[in-house]
Amino acid sequence: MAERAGVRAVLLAGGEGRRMGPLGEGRLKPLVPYGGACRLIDFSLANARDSGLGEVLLLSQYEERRLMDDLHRVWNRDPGFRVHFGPYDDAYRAAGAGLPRELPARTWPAERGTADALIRKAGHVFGGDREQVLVLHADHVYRFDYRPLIAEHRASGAALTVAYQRIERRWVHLFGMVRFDRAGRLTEFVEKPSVPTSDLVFAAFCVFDAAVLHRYLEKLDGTDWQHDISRDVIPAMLAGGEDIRGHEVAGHWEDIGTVERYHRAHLMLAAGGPRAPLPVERMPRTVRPGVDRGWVADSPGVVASLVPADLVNNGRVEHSVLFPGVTVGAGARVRRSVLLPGAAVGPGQDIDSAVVLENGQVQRVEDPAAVAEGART
Ligand SMILES: Nc1ncnc2c1ncn2[C@@H]1O[C@H](COP(=O)(O)OP(=O)(O)O[C@H]2O[C@H](CO)[C@@H](O)[C@H](O)[C@H]2O)[C@@H](O)[C@H]1O
Repeated sequence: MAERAGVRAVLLAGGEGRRMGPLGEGRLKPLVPYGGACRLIDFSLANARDSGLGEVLLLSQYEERRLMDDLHRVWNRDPGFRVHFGPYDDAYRAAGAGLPRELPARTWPAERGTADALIRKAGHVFGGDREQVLVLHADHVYRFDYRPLIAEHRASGAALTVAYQRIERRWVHLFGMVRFDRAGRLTEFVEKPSVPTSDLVFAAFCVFDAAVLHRYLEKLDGTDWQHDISRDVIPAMLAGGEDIRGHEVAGHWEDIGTVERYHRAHLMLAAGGPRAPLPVERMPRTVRPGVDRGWVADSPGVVASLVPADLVNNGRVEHSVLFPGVTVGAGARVRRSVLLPGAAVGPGQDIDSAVVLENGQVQRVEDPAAVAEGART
């Protein structure tokens, strides 16, 4: 543990979920329920906790109060791990197990991007003489032990080590594209390239040498910049000749940016087997804790689906993921769909390729690739 005392883990959780349609409306993207068990933000938090990092600094500029109250209730009970709320942390500490009645007034300008969030809260990010800053995101589904990444970063002496993944070339334009030379040094970084020339993308989590990051942020702050780690900080470091290395993410890693990707990830989860290496069963149950879940492959009325133990099923469920508290009415049929906590499907209703929200609203998902994959199982 002592050897990792110098790492400040920072979680960027400013998401509004605008690209998720009704699924994102009125809800914070980091709190979107996932896999019948947890919320999107819980993956990075569970990874940090399980990597022995005792604390994660939360950076958020959107409905912070709601997010912090929720995370405090769920995550700050564990004595070995806590989410630090930056300028609001004292208020939460003073409230103990409860929630603070009032929070201190905001005294800093609104942050405009990932890099801006780091510099506006520099006191919290760089205070305490941290050697490294580990940057994490709140909308990525993956299980990952950060310890080998941090150890590799330290051993190489690099200024920055970026996690990357190999994906199909046709999707690279949605990400930050990376290229390395034979010695493993980053040679090119292009955010959302129009014509990708590599299959490798930045998985958005990375570990910086704290002093180098601070220096570049101070240099960029006040210039005509886009306030972004990928668009400004990494290119500036590359141009400045810094040693930047990569660490390949071997297991499943997914950016849940749109409802189509959300739906698709759930169909893979329902399919099980090697195509669904998403270990949600080891995730904390932060959605309706206390309700048992279970994989049900084939049972009366359920085919190849992840369904909760409290499911009331009077119809048929196929290739779907259902959260706790779901009711499926008599003669109803649910196929290739995700049903959020408490969703009710009426008698005789036919749901196909959709996300059904808590209030029963059906959001159809037009993603032929996902439908085809779901059908193959
Ligand atoms: N001020 C702030 N405070 C707290 N949180 C904030 C914030 N500003 C932004 N964030 C959060 O940081 C994340 C960054 O999202 P962006 O939409 O800027 O990048 P995108 O996900 O497209 O690409 C990024 O992620 C993909 C991988 O998914 C990379 O390949 C790519 O290079 C990278 O830019 C979002 O979750 C957002 O909510």
